[in-house]
Amino acid sequence: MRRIGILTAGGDTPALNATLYGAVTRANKHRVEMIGFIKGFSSLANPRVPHVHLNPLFSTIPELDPARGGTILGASRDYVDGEDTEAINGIADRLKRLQIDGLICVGGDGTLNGMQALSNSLPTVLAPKTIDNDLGLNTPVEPDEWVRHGPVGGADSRTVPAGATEIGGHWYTRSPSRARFDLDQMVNYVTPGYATAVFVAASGVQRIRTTAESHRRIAIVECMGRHSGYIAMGAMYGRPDLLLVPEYRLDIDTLVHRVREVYDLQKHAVIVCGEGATDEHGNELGAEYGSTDPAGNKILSGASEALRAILIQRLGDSYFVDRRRNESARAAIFTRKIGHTQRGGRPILFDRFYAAQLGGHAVDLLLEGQINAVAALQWNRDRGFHLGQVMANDLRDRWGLIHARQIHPSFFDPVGLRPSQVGIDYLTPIFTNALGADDMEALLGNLFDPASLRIAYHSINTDIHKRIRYLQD
Ligand SMILES: Nc1ncnc2c1ncn2[C@@H]1O[C@H](COP(=O)(O)OP(=O)(O)O)[C@@H](O)[C@H]1O
Ligand SMILES: O=P(O)(O)OC[C@H]1O[C@](O)(COP(=O)(O)O)[C@@H](O)[C@@H]1O
Repeated sequence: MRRIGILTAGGDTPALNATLYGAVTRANKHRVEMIGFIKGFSSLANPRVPHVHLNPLFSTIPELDPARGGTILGASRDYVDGEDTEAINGIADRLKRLQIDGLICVGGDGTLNGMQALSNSLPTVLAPKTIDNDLGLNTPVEPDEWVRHGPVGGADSRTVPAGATEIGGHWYTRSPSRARFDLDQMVNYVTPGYATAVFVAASGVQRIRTTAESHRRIAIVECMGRHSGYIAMGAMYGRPDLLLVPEYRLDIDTLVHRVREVYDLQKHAVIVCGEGATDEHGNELGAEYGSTDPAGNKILSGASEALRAILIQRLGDSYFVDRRRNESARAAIFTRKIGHTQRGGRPILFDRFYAAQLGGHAVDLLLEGQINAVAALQWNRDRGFHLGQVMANDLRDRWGLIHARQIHPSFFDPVGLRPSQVGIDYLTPIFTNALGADDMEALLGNLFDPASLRIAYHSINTDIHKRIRYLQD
């Protein structure tokens, strides 16, 4: 291979530039050209294919800094329909004219679905990214456990179990797993982007605690993650009192009971919830405001406001008045979303290091002749973290779909509303040395630099724009 293309798709994460950097560094070593496509799949769908040569003369362009958050290539959720043969043929033709011998897509489960359509036209490899940590498998046989019902609106719609996921016009549910769960067997143990998101979420929880504690309030802090509770679970490092994850339906009585216990003891409480948390029937608490994005992902309005309404109603003003709080339930219970700060800024050491490794590994897989593979970050008790690979098909169910990974049931204690010991065992290897001394030094050196007050922000987009080239007609 002499020329490889690379793109970043889906939501941005802090570790994307590190992945690009790892890929380009490895390509330099093998004297392979790297072409970066602008804004994910949208570049390929564009007849002019805006792109950037990332390693002229096999040296990495200086704009590509592995410690810079986001992606210098830009990202998007633009959809390329795999069933649209004309569109796919058009992309294949353009890639051929650009002499692209292989394509690396940096992305999550959606990107892998998008990549599938192109994998018949040229060799493709996915380098994983996502803050949600939902790309992977709890057990290697998990894809076989999916059951398809439907179609949506069809005759058997009424018998579809609550909590079923709708994808591409069908309902899907998972049958109870018969596989023995073992952390060593997880496929793609963790994905770059997750550790930094948890760092931000846990820090946010710590800071919100102060207000709840001082003002005797109940704080509900909402983390991203769609239908996966990984970020919320990681936010337990910020030591909230209670955790609600989308994987477990809300048991209102247990929640109210635990909130009362905590509040009565310490005069305040901090609850962390994943944005996709569900009610007792398995319906998303925030779903009534939901709509869809081009890839079919639900945009979740979030669970925290719904939880607040439930607690206001169940505790009532009298609960706070009786405890001489001088505040109504409405004033005493507040919500905060960690929001996009989870996705932004400088990646912490764990993400930088492994993102770069996975980017390099993706290049190696293409050069080895893999044609539809996923570079994976594996972990086991003997070796710790190490690089691996899976075939894209290993992640697909029998209908060809990739489903977002959710936290394994054994990770959560639904009575204590906190991670179980297995959940703690899962998190520990990721986070024990996840922060580097240089992360702290970067903060010390940069944040209060007086120059920041004098000099306007200079966007990397301005520099990259000067490097963008187009496919000539
Ligand atoms: N089934 C699909 N077919 C084709 N493209 C898809 C499909 N699902 C997602 N995509 C595309 O993949 C990209 C990334 O998907 P998205 O779900 O936004 O993020 P992620 O890869 O992080 O899950 C988007 O450009 C989206 O349009
Ligand atoms: O940035 P947007 O488009 O508002 O999307 C928000 C969603 O993107 C995420 O941050 C990341 O999702 P992806 O990994 O699928 O891109 C989710 O946690 C969140 O629900």
